[in-house]
Amino acid sequence: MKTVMATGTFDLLHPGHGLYLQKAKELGGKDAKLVVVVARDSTVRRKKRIPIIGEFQRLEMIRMLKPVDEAYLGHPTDMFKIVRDIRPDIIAIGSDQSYKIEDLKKDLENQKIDCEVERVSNYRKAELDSTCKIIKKIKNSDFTEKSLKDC
Ligand SMILES: Cc1cc2nc3c(=O)[nH]c(=O)nc-3n(C[C@H](O)[C@H](O)[C@H](O)COP(=O)(O)O)c2cc1C
Ligand SMILES: Nc1ncnc2c1ncn2[C@@H]1O[C@H](COP(=O)(O)OP(=O)(O)OP(=O)(O)O)[C@@H](O)[C@H]1O
Repeated sequence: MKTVMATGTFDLLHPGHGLYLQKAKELGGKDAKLVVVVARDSTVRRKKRIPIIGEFQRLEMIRMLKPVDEAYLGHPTDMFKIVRDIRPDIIAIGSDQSYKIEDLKKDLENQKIDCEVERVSNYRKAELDSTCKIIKKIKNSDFTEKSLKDC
């Protein structure tokens, strides 16, 4: 049984996240185990923006998704600590994640971690296919008093 590790922020979940997790698990073949590493708030602040949903609620949601067998918060500073703990056979990089596969392989080699790195090629295109687009839509929406009444 192969263990596949998937990573990401997963702030404001959308079906693209589900597709990535589904396809990541498929990389491990039949009976694969999918372990997801959810980025820490501190990492997201450093790399992207202030997350809307905090790390514990993002983790809670990921644990509820069908393809996910296990999920953990990452380390605040050492991204290889969790890789050593999980000992995956494959790390699945999403189609729009900026990591360069060859660089990551070299880093893992330097850390003496024996593991494959593969990119998931599937991307779900839609009006709201990223967290960023959801945030922009809310920001630019002309909400009437009526639509906000119960919020
Ligand atoms: C192999 C690997 C290990 C990672 N480990 C951690 C970690 O321990 N802690 C963390 O906060 N982020 C970790 N990350 C980074 C985040 O999961 C995420 O990639 C980063 O915040 C950028 O967000 P995005 O990939 O969703 O665009 C890791 C990423 C990779 C590829
Ligand atoms: N539409 C999509 N189709 C397939 N995979 C996706 C899609 N959106 C995100 N992913 C993958 O899901 C994982 C987590 O992504 P992340 O949480 O950064 O989502 P995002 O919606 O792209 O966020 P942002 O808009 O802030 O970049 C990454 O591996 C990413 O490649």
